[in-house]
Amino acid sequence: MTTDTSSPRTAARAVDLAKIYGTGDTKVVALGGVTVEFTAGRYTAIMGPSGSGKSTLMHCMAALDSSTSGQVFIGDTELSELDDRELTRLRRDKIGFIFQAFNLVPTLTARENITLPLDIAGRDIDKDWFDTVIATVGLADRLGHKPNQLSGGQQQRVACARALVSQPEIIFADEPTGNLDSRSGTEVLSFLRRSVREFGQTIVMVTHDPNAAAYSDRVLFLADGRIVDEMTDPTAEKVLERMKGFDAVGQHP
Ligand SMILES: Nc1ncnc2c1ncn2[C@@H]1O[C@H](COP(=O)(O)OP(=O)(O)OP(=O)(O)O)[C@@H](O)[C@H]1O
Repeated sequence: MTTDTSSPRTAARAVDLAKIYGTGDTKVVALGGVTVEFTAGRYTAIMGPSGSGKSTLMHCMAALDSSTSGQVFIGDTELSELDDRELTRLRRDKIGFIFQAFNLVPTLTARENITLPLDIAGRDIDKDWFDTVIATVGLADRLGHKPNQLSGGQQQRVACARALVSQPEIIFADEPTGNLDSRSGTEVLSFLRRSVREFGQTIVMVTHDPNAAAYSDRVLFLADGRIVDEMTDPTAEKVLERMKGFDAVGQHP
């Protein structure tokens, strides 16, 4: 392995990002000025109590929702400088998504689901890379199956392969193991970890599960729309301890 002495690249970042819903009495500050960087080739987990702003942060970063103020950069591109057509292209070309509910197209086979983003973009499929991704997720003998012929874990592995096959700048995963049993969840998390380690993929994952967060390189803790803490090289035990702190605050304000 060669040693890269240059400073690590930033795959995505937010500067003083705010998102406010409603006005007056119904005003909710979902994000209260978040500044954060996601280093390329690293796996970041976002945790925090329900309502702390995790999904809002991810949706604003992934260009699925607009912010009230502040800036989001994917690579060197600032999202607010793009029009709708450019935003669609950025989401398609630079960002991979993995959702809790898999979000596969039911009428398409696993193979067709995986190549769909590339087909829509009119991009060629790199066959070696496709085969590598399929071998990594262990789907070689399931490529002709439709989603309803696959288990939940297999469907989520199809979604992972779909996110990875276009080699996006960054993958955003929103509770990717939330609908899976623990064995399937472990498979998916191991695969995401491998894609960071072996392929240098950048991943940002929202999760409630300390065991899932332990697969990441860094955990960001959100509370009340702000980043209040972070932890590198997390273990499930350390994350659980930190989360208990939030519960205690919630119970004894
Ligand atoms: N469309 C909306 N309109 C009004 N308020 C909203 C909307 N979406 C989110 N919120 C509020 O913004 C805050 C942050 O919500 P968000 O979904 O980002 O939290 P979360 O940490 O992802 O929660 P959970 O863990 O329960 O999914 C919450 O107070 C929520 O009620």
